[in-house]
Amino acid sequence: MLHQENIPSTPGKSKPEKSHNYGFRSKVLTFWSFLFLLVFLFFFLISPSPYTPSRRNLKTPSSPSYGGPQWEKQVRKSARPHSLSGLTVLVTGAAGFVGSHVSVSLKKRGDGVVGLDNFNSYYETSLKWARKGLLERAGVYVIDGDINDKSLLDKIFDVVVFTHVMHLAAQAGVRYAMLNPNSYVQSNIAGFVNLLETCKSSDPQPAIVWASSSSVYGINTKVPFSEEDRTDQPASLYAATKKAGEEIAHTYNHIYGLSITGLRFFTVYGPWGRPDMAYFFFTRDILRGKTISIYESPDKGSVARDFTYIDDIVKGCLAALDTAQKSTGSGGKKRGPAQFRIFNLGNTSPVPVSRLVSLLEKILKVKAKKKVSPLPRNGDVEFTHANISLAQRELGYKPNTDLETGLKKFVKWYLSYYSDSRKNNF
Ligand SMILES: O=C(O)[C@H]1O[C@H](OP(=O)(O)OP(=O)(O)OC[C@H]2O[C@@H](n3ccc(=O)[nH]c3=O)[C@H](O)[C@@H]2O)[C@H](O)[C@@H](O)[C@@H]1O
Repeated sequence: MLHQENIPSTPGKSKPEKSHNYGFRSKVLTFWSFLFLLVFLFFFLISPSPYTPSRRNLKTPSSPSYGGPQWEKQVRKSARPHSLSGLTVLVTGAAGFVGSHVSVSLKKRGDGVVGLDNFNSYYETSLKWARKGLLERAGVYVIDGDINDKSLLDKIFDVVVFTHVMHLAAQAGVRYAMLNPNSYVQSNIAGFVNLLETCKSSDPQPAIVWASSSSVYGINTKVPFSEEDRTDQPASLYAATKKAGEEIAHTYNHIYGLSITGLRFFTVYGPWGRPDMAYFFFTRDILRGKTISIYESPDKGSVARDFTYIDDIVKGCLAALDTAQKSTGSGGKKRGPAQFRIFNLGNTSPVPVSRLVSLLEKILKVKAKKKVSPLPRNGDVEFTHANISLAQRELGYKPNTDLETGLKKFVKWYLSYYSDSRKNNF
């Protein structure tokens, strides 16, 4: 029946009805298309441009957010040292914890500094942008870009002749490696190789100082850890990528004559620190009345770290830059053997995590809600302890901040930063 009703009995009869239906339908269609277009235009107009902060993390390494005479002028100005003997340093990871401190210290003593950072969202990006603000006030321009972006690196090296590269950009954190293993490979291996490729091809080649990690000692039990100890038993993918970085660095030193110094940092802490680290989120959780987990080793012993204060680390980084010899190659060719060094930068006095917590309770004047839990199998090692005699001898490195003094400075910064952040709506 239905079928029959839809078939016109005679062409003449059905024609006007059909044309009426089509006319009505096409009006409806035009109306909805117009409405759709309006809605589309509205969202297009109100959506932020690719370079506004809310889209920062969607940026791909190839986004051309750099270049142009104004950009080059800013980069050159930032790179200019204030004395004849001043260094010209590219600091990667400049908006990071160690990177921001090192950049400001270099600039303060008259070196030229250009920062590079991809502002990724591994932890709160507002903290990275706040550090960038700090750097800008100190006269350091930070380029928003990725070490995996080869054309960006080439461009930066075209604009500035760097005497040194302080490579601190990395995917940090031991435990996160189980959640996002690829980010470690991407930053700590692929990104590092990309940077070394640019450095080796440049003429003159810069000397490179970069951040390795105490985690390369892995499940080593011989204490204190010294640079000659074995580092072939990493306990986490993070450690494995840092160890790979050390081997890769050796290759570039060997083949291309790049002067390379690796620094094994031991649990660096302090103001402007990283919110993913235990001392930082313990402080936050204690203040919020949240329970914190204190890990213990399988034999019920306390897990311990050779916590090292940021100012001591910065002195070690600057000393490494100052004592770095020139690379011997140029334009991708080795002209002679070049310096290759690895140093521990620790504090030489391991502190159990339980002691870290009691110090925080004392400084914050708040009792922590705590539970003791077994060290999870997530890459954490039971303890770290640096032998720093090599760094002492070669770099004049001498840490002089004990954990209590350093934590007081951290807590002072933390309270002021987060009360200001709330005011400024961070
Ligand atoms: O020294 C290093 O090379 C490394 O130092 C830190 O790694 P880690 O020493 O594990 O620092 P935290 O994550 O802050 O942990 C400190 C201690 O607190 C313990 N912890 C952590 C988290 C937690 O909930 N409870 C707890 O007891 C850990 O097992 C560890 O013993 C950094 O996160 C790494 O990026 C760096 O390379």
